[in-house]
Amino acid sequence: MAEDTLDTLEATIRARRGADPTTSYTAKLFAKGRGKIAQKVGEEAVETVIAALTEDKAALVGEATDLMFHLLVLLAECDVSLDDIRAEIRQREGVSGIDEKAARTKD
Ligand SMILES: N=c1c2ncn([C@@H]3O[C@H](COP(=O)(O)OP(=O)(O)OP(=O)(O)O)[C@@H](O)[C@H]3O)c2ncn1[C@@H]1O[C@H](COP(=O)(O)O)[C@@H](O)[C@H]1O
Repeated sequence: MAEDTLDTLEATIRARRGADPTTSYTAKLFAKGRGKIAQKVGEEAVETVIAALTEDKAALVGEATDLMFHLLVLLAECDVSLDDIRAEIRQREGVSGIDEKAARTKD
C-alpha cells in the first residue's frame, strides 16, 4: 500500500530531530525549541487566513502547506503522532458539532 504523503513528511520530520541545524531547516526549528515552533505555527496560520480572505487559491495552497508542515513539526516536538490525530478524528465521526456543543454547554 502506498504511504500517505503526510506519513512520509512526518517520518522525515522525526528523522530530523537531532540532525545538523546548519543543513536542515527542520533541525533548526527543533533546536530553537517548542516556543519558536509554536510561534511559527501561529504565523503560518495567520498567513493562511490572509490568503483565504484575499481569495488567492495558489497562495492559500502554499500557506496551508507551510501551516501543515509547521504543525507536524510542533506535534512531533510534543510527541503527538498523525495516528493520534487520526484516532481523534475517528472518535468524532458521526458526532455533529452542534450536538457536541449542546452537550458541553447544557448546564
Ligand atoms: N515541507 C517542508 C517545508 N514547508 C515549508 N518549509 C520551510 O519553512 C520555512 C517557512 O518560511 P518562512 O518565510 O517563515 O521561513 P524563515 O523566514 O526562513 O523562518 P524564520 O526566520 O522566521 O524562522 C521556509 O524556509 C520553507 O522552506 C519547509 N521545509 C521543509 N519541508 C520538508 O521537510 C523536509 C526536510 O527539510 P530540511 O529539514 O530542511 O532538510 C524537506 O525535504 C521537505 O519535505
